[in-house]
Amino acid sequence: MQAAVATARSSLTLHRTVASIRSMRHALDPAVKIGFVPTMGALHEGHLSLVKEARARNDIVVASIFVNPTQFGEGEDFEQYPRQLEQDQDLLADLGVDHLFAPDANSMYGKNHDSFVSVEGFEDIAEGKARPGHFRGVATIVTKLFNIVQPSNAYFGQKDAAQCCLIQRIVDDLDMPLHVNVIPTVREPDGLAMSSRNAYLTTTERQAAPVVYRSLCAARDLFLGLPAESSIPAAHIQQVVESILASEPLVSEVQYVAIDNKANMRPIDDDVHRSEGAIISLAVKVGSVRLIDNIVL
Ligand SMILES: Nc1ncnc2c1ncn2[C@@H]1O[C@H](COP(=O)(O)OP(=O)(O)OP(=O)(O)O)[C@@H](O)[C@H]1O
Ligand SMILES: CC(C)(CO)[C@@H](O)C(=O)[O-]
Ligand code: BAL
Repeated sequence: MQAAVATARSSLTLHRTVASIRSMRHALDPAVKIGFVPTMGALHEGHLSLVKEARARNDIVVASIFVNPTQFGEGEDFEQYPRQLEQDQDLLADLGVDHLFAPDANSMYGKNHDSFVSVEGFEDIAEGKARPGHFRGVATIVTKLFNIVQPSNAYFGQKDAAQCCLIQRIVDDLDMPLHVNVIPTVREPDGLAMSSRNAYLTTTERQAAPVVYRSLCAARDLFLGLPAESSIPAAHIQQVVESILASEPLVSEVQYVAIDNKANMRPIDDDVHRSEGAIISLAVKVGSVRLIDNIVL
């Protein structure tokens, strides 16, 4: 058992510095297709579904693990965020990942780091307002990672819907030569979206947490039951979600329930047309744990 783990891990090369991953990258033939999966580690089946997709469609797979300080706000969980590099390395090696880039904060943000990437409008959408500065941090680190790894394909989870939209904008606006692939959200059997932060939930909070997805499914079912040419006020959809969340006493805060345009995550203020659809996204606290999720209508 031990030997098998060691053998599997030995096929994965760990890079701790930008120089190291760069020299690997530069030694490759330009025709080699590189699939890249950026993460913050504490890997679960959600992350692994991105890795499997990357493995199936590319010659070389690179994953990164970096808990990026610039995307965490004051009072958020940067210090607490789970870190388990050895265990993550084994999981990635078992799936045939070739290279893991796991730099420390110093390698990514030296003393004189003054350049940041900011995408207009993203501070005004629901997740941007709830986490001021978050998308600037994500845009900056993802741009840096793309510049370092220079992938052909990058893989992100639909669970972070606004993040996917942000990254597609950067790639389009800044003419980056890569394809962004969005992979469906992987859920626990009771519907809870997998997240590294689920580990913070107590047993009773974990039992209550599926209410998040249940509330989204109820709104989706209502929407799908409408006649084909009809529409429904966005506020009505919002109320359905909020009333189900309110029925669970362990939901301590609803930060937002947003009904947005699927293509650009801008709010739909009036009616949602059955033929056009929308995306419902939310952020709630179950106890003190912040969870996000979304569903596409
Ligand atoms: N349940 C999931 N299904 C599919 N992809 C996921 C899932 N959870 C996370 N991802 C994707 O994995 C990548 C890395 O995410 P990240 O490391 O932030 O994990 P996480 O579990 O979402 O953590 P957290 O929600 O606590 O920030 C992102 O592209 C994210 O969208
Ligand atoms: C894309 C990402 C790895 C950037 O730090 C992070 O936001 C995440 O894990 O979703
Ligand atoms: N998956 C988004 C990373 C974060 O919560 O900061």
